[in-house]
Amino acid sequence: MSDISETKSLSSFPLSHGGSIPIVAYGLGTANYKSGRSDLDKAVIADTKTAIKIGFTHLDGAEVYGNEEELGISIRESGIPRSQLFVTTKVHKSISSPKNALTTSLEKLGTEYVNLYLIHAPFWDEKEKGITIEAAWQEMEEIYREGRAKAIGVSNFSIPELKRIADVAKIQPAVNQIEYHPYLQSPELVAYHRQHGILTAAYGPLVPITKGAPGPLDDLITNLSEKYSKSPTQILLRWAIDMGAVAITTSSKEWRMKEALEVSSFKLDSEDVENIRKIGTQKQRRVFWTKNFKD
Ligand SMILES: NC(=O)c1ccc[n+]([C@@H]2O[C@H](COP(=O)([O-])OP(=O)(O)OC[C@H]3O[C@@H](n4cnc5c(N)ncnc54)[C@H](O)[C@@H]3O)[C@@H](O)[C@H]2O)c1
Ligand SMILES: OCCc1c[nH]c2ccccc12
Repeated sequence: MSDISETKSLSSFPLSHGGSIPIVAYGLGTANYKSGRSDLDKAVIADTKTAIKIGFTHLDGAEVYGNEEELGISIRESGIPRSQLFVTTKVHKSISSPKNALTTSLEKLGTEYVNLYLIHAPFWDEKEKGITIEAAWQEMEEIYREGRAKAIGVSNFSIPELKRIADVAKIQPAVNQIEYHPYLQSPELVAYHRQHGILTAAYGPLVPITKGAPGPLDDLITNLSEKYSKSPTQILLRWAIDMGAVAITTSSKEWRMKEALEVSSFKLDSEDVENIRKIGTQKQRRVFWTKNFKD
């Protein structure tokens, strides 16, 4: 993770594969995903265009969210040059061939490259899909060499799975996107990231005030909200960033999108970051992929 003292007023973190990644992302995966429909989802396009219009430059998509076409349309109709946006997508269903999967994703997105391509999760049957984690990573490296992804990484990987990649990799993952918030701090995994130059990207950063509420942090978050004149949402997004992680959030409401973007303009004092960390350890809550993780 990046040095906590360096995050003040930074709007992006450096990536080990070059370039940088904006510290707040708009996600197309929880509120926005499209299931079993072939027509375009106009609401997703409208929301994503709003997100880009008000200032989100980092867009977090995935093959399985079913809305890469909508994301592509939103980008083109936003009028913001592609070069000013940071677009992520992920492979999961089509893990048998990440290279073919990316070809399809790029067609849907209507773009020649993604800024970040991720293996969405390590949870697949290697016999059934005909590919191991090691072989999938070697294809990801080819994608990086081709320039079709400016950076490559993983999501939902634990240390043993990261080690399987490290054992064969010529290019180490730039990012591991994980559920990360005060009630799921995974300290050993995050320390491994730091040691190996892997940036943590945090999804579910608001769990302590959404599915994880009520909890031991409730009073502290209220107090800090008063101290900084910032909303509980902003305190939690900023905590993830001040711990050195990219915060991935979402909403269809414009005022919530603005609230999220405003976190670039303040920073928590280090003792408040530490207090949230310490009190957060009193509760453990995983919201996503609960059937797959063994903990
Ligand atoms: N890689 C993965 O496996 C994976 C898994 C989950 C999510 N993601 C990505 O992360 C993105 C964001 O995920 P998330 O939905 O968990 O993010 P999040 O934790 O930021 O939660 C967002 C939700 O919280 C609501 N919210 C905001 N402030 C609130 C408040 N004060 N009280 C109550 N509700 C409030 C928002 O309206 C929105 O519905 C997804 O869209 C997706 O792109 C990735
Ligand atoms: O990445 C968010 C979690 C997730 C995994 N697979 C999905 C399919 C649709 C919507 C969300 C998800």
